[in-house]
Amino acid sequence: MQGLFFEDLTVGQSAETTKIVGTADVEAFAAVSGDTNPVHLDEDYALTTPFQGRIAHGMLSAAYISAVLGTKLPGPGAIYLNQSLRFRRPVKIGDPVVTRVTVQALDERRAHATLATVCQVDGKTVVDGEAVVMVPRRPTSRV
Ligand SMILES: C/C=C/C(=O)SCCNC(=O)CCNC(=O)[C@H](O)C(C)(C)COP(=O)(O)OP(=O)(O)OC[C@H]1O[C@@H](n2cnc3c(N)ncnc32)[C@H](O)[C@@H]1OP(=O)(O)O
Repeated sequence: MQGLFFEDLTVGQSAETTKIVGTADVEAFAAVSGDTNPVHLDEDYALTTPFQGRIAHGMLSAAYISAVLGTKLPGPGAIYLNQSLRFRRPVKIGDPVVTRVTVQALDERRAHATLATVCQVDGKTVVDGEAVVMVPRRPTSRV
């Protein structure tokens, strides 16, 4: 269960996932986070907002970014250090969210990687930002 080592990373490498946001996902996220904002949970309330219906928690999309970093690129063993986020468009229940991370810079001294992080629905950016993660170095073999 080991992801890529720092030495395996190159600028431009990318990975992505697609997740369809279901009602149960939003309700589960509200339960585990404690964020019961009615704009996410109460359709009658949400209809009165500019979004005209329930929208997903912004941090649920952010969790999809974390999932790509932690399972694909760099993968298991990666440690979050920083994440910026801009919530550009709402994510509605039923939207297929494509989350892509792309290596932008590598700090050899610290074994840190900076990745562009983008979530899109139907080709339109809903969330963008940048992540910095600490990546395990490949163990050196001793003779
Ligand atoms: C407590 C937690 C709650 C939640 O989790 S809620 C769920 C997460 N949030 C969302 O889903 C919101 C998603 N974002 C949007 O839907 C839209 O975004 C807005 C409706 C809020 C605004 O859209 P529009 O009125 O069309 O604004 P514009 O014309 O695209 O931009 C106007 C100026 O505002 C800047 N801007 C817009 N969104 C962001 C952002 N998310 N972060 C930083 N800047 C933003 C632009 O660049 C631009 O600026 P310039 O006039 O200088 O060009």
